[in-house]
This record gives sequence, C-alpha cells and structure tokens, in this order.
Amino acid sequence: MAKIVVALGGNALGKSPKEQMELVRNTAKSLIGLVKAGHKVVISHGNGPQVGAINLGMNFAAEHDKTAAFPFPECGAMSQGYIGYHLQQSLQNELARQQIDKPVISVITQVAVDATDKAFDNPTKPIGDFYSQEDARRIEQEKNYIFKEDAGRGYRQVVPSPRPVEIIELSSINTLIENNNLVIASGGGGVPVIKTDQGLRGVPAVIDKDKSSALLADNLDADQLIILTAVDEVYINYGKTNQQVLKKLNSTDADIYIKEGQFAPGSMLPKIEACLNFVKKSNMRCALITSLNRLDDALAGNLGTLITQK
Ligand SMILES: Nc1ncnc2c1ncn2[C@@H]1O[C@H](COP(=O)(O)OP(=O)(O)O)[C@@H](O)[C@H]1O
Ligand SMILES: NC(=O)OP(=O)(O)O
Repeated sequence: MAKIVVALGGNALGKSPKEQMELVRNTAKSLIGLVKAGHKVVISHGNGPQVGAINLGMNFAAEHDKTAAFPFPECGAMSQGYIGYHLQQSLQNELARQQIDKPVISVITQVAVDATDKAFDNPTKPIGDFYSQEDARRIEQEKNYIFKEDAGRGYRQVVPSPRPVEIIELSSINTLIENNNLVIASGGGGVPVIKTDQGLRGVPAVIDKDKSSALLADNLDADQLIILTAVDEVYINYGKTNQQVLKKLNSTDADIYIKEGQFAPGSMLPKIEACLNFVKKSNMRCALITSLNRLDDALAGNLGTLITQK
C-alpha cells in the first residue's frame, strides 16, 4: 500500500463548469481505482484558468453593478471551493456506485509564503484565458494587468507566484487521511498567506500547484507524486518534428534537459522541478507525469513519464 498525492492541472480541467465536471467525473473512476487497490490517495489541483475567470467576473460585477470588490485571495479561496465541489461530488458518486464506504472532504488550505519573496516583484504565473497579443496589449493599457506569452499558446494575465513555505492546515489534513478520509487539499497551490504580527493575511498571488503538491507530498511522507495534465508524456524537443518522448527520467538527465531549456517555464518546467524536489529526498520515491484522461493506462505502465532519483 502506498501513499500517493495526485495533482490535477488547472488547464487540464477544461474551460467551463460543464467541461470540468465531465473531466473530473472521468478522473474520479481512476482515482477510486487507486483507493480500491488499497492506496492512501490525497488529491490536489491547480486553479490558473478558474481563479482568472472568477477574478474577471468579480471585477466586472464591481465595475458594472457596483457590488463589493472581491480581493484576489478571496477569489483563490472561491476557486478551491468550486473545484473542490466538483471533485468531492464526483468522488462521492463513484464511491457510492462501487458501494465503497469512504468519506470525501475538501480542506480549504492556506499556504504560507515569504512576504519578501522576490516573486512579488516579477509576476510569472499565468491565470485566466488565452488572448491574442493585440488584445493582451489593449487590456494591459485599460486595466493595468500584466500579460505574458504562455508556452506558445497565447497571451495570459500573469500574477506573482511565491514559493510555498508552509501548509497551514497540514495537521488537519494528516488527521483526516489517517482517519480514512479521501482528502482534497492545497487546491490552486493553496491560498497564499503571509504571517504578520496580527496573524495570517492573504496576499494577491497564485502559488504553483506543482510546487505546493510536492511540498504536501513531502510533508505527508508520500511514496508517489502523480501530476495529471493535458499531455500523456513529457518530451524533449516538444512540439518540433524531432520531439522524443521521455518514458523514464532520472534526476541527472533531468538537470541536463533543464539547462537545455527543454521544459517550458510556467508549464512543464515547474512540474519537472516539483517532481525532482520530491524524488531527490529519497530513492524510494517516484513521480509520474501523465494526462488527466489516461491515468489508468499510465498506472498500467503503458504511458506517462516516470521520474526517479537514479
Ligand atoms: N517538454 C514538454 N513536454 C510536454 N509538454 C510540454 C513540454 N513543454 C511544455 N509543455 C506544455 O505544458 C503543458 C502542461 O502545462 P500546463 O498547461 O501549465 O499544466 P496544467 O495542466 O498544470 O495547468 C502541456 O499541455 C504542454 O502544452
Ligand atoms: N495554481 C496553479 O498552479 O494552477 P495551474 O495548475 O492551473 O497552473
């Protein structure tokens, strides 16, 4: 029996509640397969597109209908609730269908970051939808947002992405897991908070969920980290005619490929770095990157990129 943290990518969760629900329902079947096999499963997820959409909607309502403005950390917390709700319901329905008695719970998770993290001065985390360069430049002028090109897929708004330092609700998460709960935690990388003399305070940023998931997996002393995204496998020369799939990747080769710039910053690079951070601490650990809808095939060893220390 292994303890496995499974992280679902925000971009891989589709563009609408309908799409997300369908994708999550499908993934729930594989996740319950892991539970049935006797593994302790903990689920985390991204929120880039979702927190961007929520923030856009809230800003629009405040501008046009004069509703109260919703600060960015509150939007992050809403994205945890929205995605957690879909995951929770899909997992509960699948457990009921298979007549398995197991409680499912989403934990609103805050993750402490360093208030002096240099990431606050250099926004890098893409959120929301993709825009053309022309539209991105126009919105930048109108709204004072910052847009950057996202891994060849178009322009997206970017916000600061500080490094996760401490999972505030870790002890509750651990207790819930040890008491047979199927736990969803650290959604969207966690709501970023800083520690002040007055206590915890939310900050406008999005923590990379791959980094937070690796921290969660490490803190829980998990055996495996699985990152589910939109591609079946990791490649070198990705998107070029000579692209080559990486079935297995050890930390030595990964460091070389990182130096060569094989993994796009803001998309595949944080996943590889998170997996390396996790596996480098123990040669008993492994990490797997594969697609959200092919998890069963990946678990059967037919696809996916397996990352190990040696
Ligand atoms: N070397 C690579 N191999 C595979 N995919 C890559 C690579 N470099 C960049 N990518 C891109 O990274 C994307 C996954 O990152 P992203 O969309 O940010 O993930 P998430 O599902 O966590 O939101 C893939 O869909 C793919 O387009
Ligand atoms: N928070 C976060 O990393 O989200 P994505 O997986 O959507 O990038």
